[in-house]
Amino acid sequence: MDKFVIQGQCQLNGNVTISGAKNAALPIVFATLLSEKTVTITNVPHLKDICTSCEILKVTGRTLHYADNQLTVEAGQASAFEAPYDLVKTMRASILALGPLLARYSQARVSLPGGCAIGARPVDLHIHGLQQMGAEIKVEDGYINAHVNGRLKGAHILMDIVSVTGTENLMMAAVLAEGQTVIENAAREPEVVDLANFLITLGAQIQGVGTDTLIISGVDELHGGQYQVLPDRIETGTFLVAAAVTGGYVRCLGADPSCLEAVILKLREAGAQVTTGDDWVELDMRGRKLKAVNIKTAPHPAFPTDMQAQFTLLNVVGQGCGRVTETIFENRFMHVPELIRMGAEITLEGNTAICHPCGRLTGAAVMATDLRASASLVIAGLVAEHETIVERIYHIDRGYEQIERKLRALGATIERVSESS
Ligand SMILES: CC(=O)N[C@H]1[C@@H](OP(=O)(O)OP(=O)(O)OC[C@H]2O[C@@H](n3ccc(=O)[nH]c3=O)[C@H](O)[C@@H]2O)O[C@H](CO)[C@@H](O)[C@@H]1O
Ligand SMILES: C=C(OP(=O)(O)O)C(=O)O
Repeated sequence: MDKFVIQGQCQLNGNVTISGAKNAALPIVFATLLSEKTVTITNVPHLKDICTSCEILKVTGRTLHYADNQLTVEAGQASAFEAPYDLVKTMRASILALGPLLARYSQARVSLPGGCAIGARPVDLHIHGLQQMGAEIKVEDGYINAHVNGRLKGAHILMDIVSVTGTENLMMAAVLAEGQTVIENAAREPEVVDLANFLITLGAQIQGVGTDTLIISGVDELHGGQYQVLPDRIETGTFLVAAAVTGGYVRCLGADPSCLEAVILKLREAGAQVTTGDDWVELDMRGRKLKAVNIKTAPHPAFPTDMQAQFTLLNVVGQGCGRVTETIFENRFMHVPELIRMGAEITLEGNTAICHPCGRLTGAAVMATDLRASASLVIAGLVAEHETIVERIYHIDRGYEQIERKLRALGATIERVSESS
């Protein structure tokens, strides 16, 4: 298992190029199953989760070429309709194989994703929506076994909770269903919009993109095409926070600031100078005082839960007291005890972390527990006095492309150490 060794008290300065969004690329990769023609996707980040998705596509019989952030899925039929446990257990998003396989091949066998560090994360809304579209689904032996006679049928689906991958799964299924599907209370995250735009590029008929009501008219088949994945807003936000807490400056190139409104608003409230262009965003903290802010996570366009851990750290470093309320996942404060080990003063009250000013952080050996928690610990290591060792960084490799190379280019001293070395 690899770990990061980080020397603290650095100030980040410079430019960083933002990668394609993991959470957009994942559903898009699975959506290629809906087409039998060749599909090329560009700006695909080279991440563990993307490689796992490619493995799942290969299990179904597809041929893939993946190099230089470009993925080509060759024209052809799938020959197996399964996402096996060995692959699914490493990545919850493999549930996204369910909708496309069922819609295109009338059958699917997808291992149930397990719970994870941030919460139970059930998939009942995915299953219920597909049942409404005529699928027969049995959950047995840890697998979701689904089939439908002929095609799925359009349905009126009201989602109880706003679910990102739930909306994506049902939208993908509806694209090839017979008739019209309406998804109400749909997620409006930019990654859902990107998936919809990808499907439209291949000939899908989707109205209401970017709103909470999606109207999808099923088509007989999708054609091939080429599509570029949108920039990763969470990676962008993570680098902006890193510059803010180290009192530095960063310009994120190839970014999309229009997806980051809630985050940029909070960074400005925290005292940062943030400037944006069409495809870049920069943050300058030099000579400015960082202040703690109150945040509350909620579905887009509100503050994203995937930026919560990074802002918890910002509050620890900033002046004053900041309250961080997590409303999406029931167990997303695993970074808190680790930050406390580095000297942070945080009290947990239910789903709120109250961050008190701590004066200074000191380096320690800490454990990464999930993707964004890992990011907050790495940034904490950049700020803290002395050396920080972040263990179990396989979590961070799920979501940040070449993070240590990018941080080093901004002036950080960070080494990846393999257990064997
Ligand atoms: C691959 C991907 O895109 N991951 C993102 C996606 O995860 P994911 O799509 O898994 O998260 P959801 O939006 O589905 O989860 C929102 C809430 O709904 C609950 N829920 C969800 C589905 C369901 O069937 N039943 C149910 O109760 C979840 O437990 C959670 O409390 O959105 C999350 C919320 O923005 C982000 O943190 C993740 O980074
Ligand atoms: C929670 C996340 O991802 P996933 O849904 O893939 O676990 C994330 O990207 O922060």
